[in-house]
Amino acid sequence: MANDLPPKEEFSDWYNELLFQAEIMDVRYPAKGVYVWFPFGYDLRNNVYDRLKSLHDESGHDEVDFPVLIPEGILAKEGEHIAGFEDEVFWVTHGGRKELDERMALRPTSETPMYTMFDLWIRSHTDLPLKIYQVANIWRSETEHTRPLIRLREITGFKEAHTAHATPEGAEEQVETALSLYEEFYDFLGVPHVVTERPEWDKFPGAEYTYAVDTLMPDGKALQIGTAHNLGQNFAEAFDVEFETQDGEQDHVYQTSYGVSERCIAAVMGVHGDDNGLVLPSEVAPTQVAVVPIPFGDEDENAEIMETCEKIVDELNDAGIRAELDDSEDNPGAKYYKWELKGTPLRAEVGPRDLESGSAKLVNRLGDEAEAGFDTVVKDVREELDALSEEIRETAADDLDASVVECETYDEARDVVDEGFALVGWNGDEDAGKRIEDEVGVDMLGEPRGYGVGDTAIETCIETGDDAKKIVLLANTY
Ligand SMILES: Nc1ncnc2c1ncn2[C@@H]1O[C@H](COS(=O)(=O)NC(=O)[C@@H](N)CS)[C@@H](O)[C@H]1O
Ligand SMILES: [Mg+2]
Repeated sequence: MANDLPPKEEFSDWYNELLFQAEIMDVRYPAKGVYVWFPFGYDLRNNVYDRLKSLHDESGHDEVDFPVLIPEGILAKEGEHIAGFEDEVFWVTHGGRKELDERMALRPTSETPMYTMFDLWIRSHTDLPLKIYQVANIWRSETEHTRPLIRLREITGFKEAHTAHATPEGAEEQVETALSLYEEFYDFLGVPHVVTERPEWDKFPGAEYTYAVDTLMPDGKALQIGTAHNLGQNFAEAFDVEFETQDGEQDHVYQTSYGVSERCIAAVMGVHGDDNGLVLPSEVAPTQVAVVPIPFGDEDENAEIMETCEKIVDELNDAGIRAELDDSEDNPGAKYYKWELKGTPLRAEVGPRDLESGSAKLVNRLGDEAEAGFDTVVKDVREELDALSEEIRETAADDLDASVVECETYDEARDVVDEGFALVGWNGDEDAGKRIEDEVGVDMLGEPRGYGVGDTAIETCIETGDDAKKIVLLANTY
């Protein structure tokens, strides 16, 4: 049964069709940029977010839940912040028929409600460092083209972490911790990524500096899948968040915030998916093993086949592996298509020949075959599940590495950014930087962490011909 998904290279159609056919999100909700999770999609989302949350729990963050409604006076307290969000905020103006005397924003992010309370919570250096996070809905009336999971007006899985420290070094270290946490999270998802320092003109409103995590989607566009901001004392001064230092002085706290949204799910879909549908890292697949009986024997054999399949499912589930018996009436081919569409990492088939050989045939989502002895099925299946995750992680990493190309001329850069990331020299001057973006018609992601001028053959600024002070990545972006 040929699947009726468009080929992946028609990425936009493939992505939209897959969201619906694999039952990830239902885009038929009658509001722009607001979508509904299907149960399967929500199961996948929860497996992914369980990991994101446990990484925060394991690194000393406390989980909280702050109010959605932000009185206008609170939202407007930090100048750059309100300037950056005033075009994006949804307002609540009435309670019933009665107009509110102060309108309230639906939170676009939670710096302002949180730091209102930090002022009451933090008195002394002994209250620091304070590290909290929440996974909540936020709202941004994005004017650009909305896309499910990618550019939403209601973001349903906004993981935002906020920290306060007694010293600037504390905040700097926390940004590094945030980036390591994102590194670990995206390695877990097998999603390769680059980390860059966003240029001055593209920082988070109110931040001293912003680091971003970007991955490359199959249409050659970069998707920003996480950000970490050093907020310095900007918000602490606006919200009067002071503390008594060890030597009895008063000082304002040094803060960070860092966020991930359900774009992480879009990244897993886009990076790993193929023409047959989702390809999921085993660790997050809602069903990890589909056990499929092949009843091509006689009455007794078929009964034994079904019994064997049920036993395998029970053993796998008892071992914590999410296995499902597919005893539907569909023919095997239709079953395979359905499980492939949903990215199920492994299929275990049991037919008459397998009864004789005492082992089930394993076929992973990429089509590679293996055997699982009936009495070693848990071990064999676990090995195959891990092998699949490793294989898709490596394939994706190789693809991303190959997509970063050093460019000396604008023409080269224009070609490269159709598929990937152009690396160019820049003299660090803001006007020249903006001309580079205009000349290539893309965004400057910023300086990649881990390598700079001297690590590449690039010596001059692509715009001015001066010596390059920085090398920066350029890309088309969502
Ligand atoms: N409209 C949107 N739809 C989906 N994801 C989004 C949207 N806007 C931002 N994001 C994601 O949310 C992440 C964090 O958003 S942010 O604006 O960069 N940073 C903050 O809001 C800070 N308060 C840190 S939580 C971004 O890196 C991006 O991956
Ligand atoms: Mg105070």
